[in-house]
Amino acid sequence: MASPAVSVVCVGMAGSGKTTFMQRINSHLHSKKTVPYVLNLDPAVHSVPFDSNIDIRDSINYKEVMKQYNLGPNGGILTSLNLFATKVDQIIALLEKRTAPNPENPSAKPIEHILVDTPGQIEVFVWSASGSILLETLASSFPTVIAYIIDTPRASSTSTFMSNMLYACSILYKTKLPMILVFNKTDVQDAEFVKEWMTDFDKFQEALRKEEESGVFGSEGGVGGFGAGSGYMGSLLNSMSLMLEEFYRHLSVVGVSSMTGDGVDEFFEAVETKRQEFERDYKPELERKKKEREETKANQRDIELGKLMKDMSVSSSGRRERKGPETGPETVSEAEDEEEDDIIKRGLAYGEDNSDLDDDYAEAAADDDNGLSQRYKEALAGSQNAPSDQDNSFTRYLRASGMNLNCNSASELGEVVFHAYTFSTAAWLSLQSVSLITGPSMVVAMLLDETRPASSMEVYFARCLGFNLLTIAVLTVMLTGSIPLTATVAEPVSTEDSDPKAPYALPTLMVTSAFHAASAFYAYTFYATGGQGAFALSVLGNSVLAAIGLWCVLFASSNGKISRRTGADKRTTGFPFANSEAAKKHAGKKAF
Ligand SMILES: Nc1nc2c(ncn2[C@@H]2O[C@H](COP(=O)(O)OP(=O)(O)OP(=O)(O)O)[C@@H](O)[C@H]2O)c(=O)[nH]1
Repeated sequence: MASPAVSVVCVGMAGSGKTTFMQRINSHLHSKKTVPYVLNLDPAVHSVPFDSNIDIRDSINYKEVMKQYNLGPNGGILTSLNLFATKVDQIIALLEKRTAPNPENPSAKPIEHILVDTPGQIEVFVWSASGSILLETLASSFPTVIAYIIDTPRASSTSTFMSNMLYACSILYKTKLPMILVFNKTDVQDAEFVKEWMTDFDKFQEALRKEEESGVFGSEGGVGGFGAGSGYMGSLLNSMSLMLEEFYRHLSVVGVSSMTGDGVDEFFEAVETKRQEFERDYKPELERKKKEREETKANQRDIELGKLMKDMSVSSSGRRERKGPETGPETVSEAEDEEEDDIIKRGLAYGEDNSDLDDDYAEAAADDDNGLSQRYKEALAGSQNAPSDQDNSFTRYLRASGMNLNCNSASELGEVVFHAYTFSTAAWLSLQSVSLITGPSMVVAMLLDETRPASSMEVYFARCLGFNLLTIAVLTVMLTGSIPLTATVAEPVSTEDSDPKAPYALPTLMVTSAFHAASAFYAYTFYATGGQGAFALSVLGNSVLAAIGLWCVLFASSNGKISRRTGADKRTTGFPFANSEAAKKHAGKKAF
């Protein structure tokens, strides 16, 4: 069987040359006809000089993340990585598919290398939860090697070299993955000196001494910074180099020039060595840890299940003693206990396999009293009749229970008022329209200040208005579904937005209510100035209808203010004066 692809994760400080190095090894592999699979995990990079198969930028817009979450550059990268980490399973599945031999084309060379470029902000990747998730998941599927890229010219002094080594050390212990130190930019400065420093302590001592003598660490009170010239820096570097000797032994060191391609072959040799090391040392350790985690999880599950079963048997036997089978719950807590039992039983019936229960608990489950199962069955039967979440609107609930002839009187009232309102609106408008259509001259004469016959234009407009009002009356009953539009609709409609039978019921209700309110106000202004009785009649009719309409919008629609689930009065959190504290509480409960 072909060995699985090795993934090479490039990390390094900003500007160390990760991207250029990625480009170099990518083109090197292409030239060897072993095409790699490339992942770019740097959401902030403007453009990458290589084609990546998976690019974080394809799914996450870093700038948008910064804007939406009000974050700075590092927070933006971190959040983008977090968002990307939620897709890790899909990414691994894709990688596994791509790196597996193609059964349709067995001669095709499977992918041998997965190259991963990471954000320049090294700590954001290495020390973040999402970075760990990505690395751990990758390592659980593929041999994974960390390539730590170091800018060689910038590591040429003993202090910057040591800083880099300490950073590499922290990454090694954080990721617990095999690591290759890639000393990049060897075209500018050869990396032989670092190899010497890492293998020969005396050479490092010598370099340190030279730097001290040449005043690199500054003179006392001079520019060298804290501890400069006091010998503190020298002795610190000295002891650290001694301490890190053990750490150096775990590393492969290569000098590379991403510009010229020098040392790339050596790098891939190191990758192969580290791959073998991963298989030999890291994989068994990873698997041991995985097994340990699974065992802990299984134990924890058994303990929790045990507790659950114990609670169940205790509570059911306790209740048997407390009350007879016929008696219902007497207190709220008793009712809650009963409900809990139902839930537990339901969970066992549908979700849990009893095979791995402790003997005691399995016995308890088998011995479970008939009363409980009876209640469970009853609860189930009840729940089948009860309206589902989807049907949980005021009017639907009303209808559902109405069909069982157990109509809730308050709900019934809502529906009755709703239909009464729509028909009254239609009747009120029709009444006005009939007088306008049949006796336009009379209506016009009634409204004129002077005594003269109505002009033909006035008659025409009065009749038109009559026809318009008649049209609105017909539309009102049709759009609210008070008269079914097709013979196939057997069920009455509700005022619910989602009710497909009358999607315009609620808007119609609102528009006509507003119309009545406006008409009432307008008629009132005329009545107040002219004192004509016809306007008083209009004020009365329109106000009554507007009030009923508003009542229907508030209490008889799916947006009704009485919570159907909790029975709580939502008027305290809604129209007209929102109670923000109650709303917050409500939202908080939802979040949990
Ligand atoms: N002379 C020389 N310059 C290099 C080499 N590798 C990279 N550079 C230069 O170093 C600079 C930074 O290189 P990048 O590849 O962008 O570095 P990076 O680590 O990806 O940078 P960030 O993504 O910002 O973290 C660029 O100007 C490169 O041209 C090299 O081997 N030799």
